[in-house]
Order: sequence, then C-alpha cells, then structure tokens
Amino acid sequence: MSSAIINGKEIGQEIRNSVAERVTLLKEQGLTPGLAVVLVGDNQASATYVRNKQKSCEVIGMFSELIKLPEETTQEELLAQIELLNNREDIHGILVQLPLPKHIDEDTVIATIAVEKDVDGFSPVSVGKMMLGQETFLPCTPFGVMKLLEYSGIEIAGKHAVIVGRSHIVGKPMGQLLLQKDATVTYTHSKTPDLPSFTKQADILIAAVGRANFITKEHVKEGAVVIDVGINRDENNKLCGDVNFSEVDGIASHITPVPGGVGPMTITMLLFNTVQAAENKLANKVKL
Ligand SMILES: Nc1nc2c(c(=O)[nH]1)N[C@@H](CN(C=O)c1ccc(C(=O)N[C@@H](CCC(=O)O)C(=O)O)cc1)CN2
Repeated sequence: MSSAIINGKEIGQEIRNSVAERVTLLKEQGLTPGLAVVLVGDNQASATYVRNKQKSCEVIGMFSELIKLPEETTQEELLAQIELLNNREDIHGILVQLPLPKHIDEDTVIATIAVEKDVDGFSPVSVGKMMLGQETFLPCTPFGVMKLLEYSGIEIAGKHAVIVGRSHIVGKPMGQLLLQKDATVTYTHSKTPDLPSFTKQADILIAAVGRANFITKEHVKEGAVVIDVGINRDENNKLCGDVNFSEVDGIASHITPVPGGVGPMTITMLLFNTVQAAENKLANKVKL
C-alpha cells in the first residue's frame, strides 16, 4: 500500500486563508503588513523564491518591496540598507534571501536585522529565544514542518524523531521544535557512520541533508513518518528531495513529496510571521 501523502500545498493554502483574514482585520485598523525582501546578486533560484514570496504577499493583500542589489554590493552597503529598513514604519518584516555572495558575512547581516522584524527567525536573538521556548519568530521551514505534522494529526510526544542534517536554518531548529513537543530527538548528518542504524529507529524522520535521493529504503522503518526538506536537482535536472520517494513510498506511513510538500510551507510561514510582526506593532508589543 502507498504511503499517505502530506500535501503542503493544501495545508499551506488553509493557513494562508487564515493569514489573509488577519491581513483584512489589520487593514480595517489602518495597517497594511509590509515585507521587505532583500536580494543580492544573480542567483536564479533565489530570484525565483523572491518572486514567489512577493506574489504570495500580493495574493493575501500584503505590501512587499524588493530591494535588489548587484552582486558586487559591499557588506557595508548591505548593512546600511538593512538599517534603513529597520527604521521604516511601513515595513514590519525584513528578509535577506540566502545564500549571499561569498564576500558578505551572512551572520553579520542577519544579526543586523531588528529582532522585531526578523520574520525569517534567523537572528541570534530569535534563535536564542526559540531555544529557550520563548515567544519569537520561528524559522519558516521548521515551523512549516511542525504545521504539516499538526494538520496531518501526527502525534509527536513520546516519538523518536531523527534529523538528518544540521544546518542553522533547518536541521538544528527542527530538532529543538520537536523536542519542545516532547519528542526524543537524535541529530545525525552526512558524516554519521552507519546512518541507517540511526534513521531506522525513527518514528519521525526529517531529511534535511541537501543531497538528492540520499534517503533510501534501507534508512526507513516500516510505518515511519518521513518529512523531506530537500530541494535538489537530479542528474536530469529534475527537482527532487533528499528522499528517494519511489523506494520509501509504501514503507513510510506518511511522506511529503517534492515539490508540493515542505517547500510551500516555507513561504506560508513567512506570511504568517510577517502578519504576526504587524499585529505586534499594532499592539505596541516589541519583541526584544
Ligand atoms: N532568507 C531565506 N533564504 C532562504 C530560505 C529561507 O527560508 N529564508 N529558504 C531557502 C529557499 N526558500 C525560500 O527562501 C524556498 C525554497 C523552496 C520553496 C518551494 O516552494 N519549493 C517548491 C518547489 C519550487 C520549484 O519548483 O523550484 C516545492 O518544494 O514545492 C520555497 C521557498 C533558501 N534560502
């Protein structure tokens, strides 16, 4: 029997509908949520994501502004742009599309975003608050995964979650969010020896390693929930995840497809966080 598909497009749309209602309420009170999207350089994939983010804002009635900077922009110039956005009344959320050109230090740039506008949830203060379980903006991809699990009725408490991948924006926060819901969490990565001996124990397996079709049937326990965070291109330049879907289908109880699984949730939770930032502003609630 095939695994149940966790449909990120459908779940994302349901959440976007409720975010759109919150936008309408804010506008009735004279505030239009505004997102600034900063894109540096000519990365084609980044340009596509940024376009999709802006289009998604428009669909739900939010304002968005693209700050497009050339590849040769210096770090100082970029930091100056962010300072301007930090001080703008009409901008409630700021995101700097990653990756940045190599001559710019991502950590310094992210740390410059005002924490109350850090709708990507990447700044050191946001990450620290998330680790402590305090109210803050959660990073959009792991936040989206938590919503996928919630909307699919998947129990987390008491389950063994195994994360494959340790990036700052997905793997690490993912484990924390699952831990906060009482999962037992194991972190693994591409250099973990005998990886299947760990992943085979997972009730919930999160693949966030960034390698096409890396997770195969030998990694997955019968009945596991498999969440594929990967966005890769295979040898035919076809979009694919970190999980070899056709091998794992039928072994997992539930699985996310690529495309149409976690990806759409990343932008959904960005909209969610930006509306939250605007609501916080209206309520004069500064998240420091
Ligand atoms: N500042 C940020 N930079 C990056 C983030 C981020 O969350 N904040 N994440 C990724 C890229 N990303 C958003 O920026 C992103 C990636 C993929 C998708 C998505 O919807 N994927 C679709 C397929 C799209 C396609 O056809 O190519 C899917 O999986 O269904 C959305 C957002 C790195 N940078």
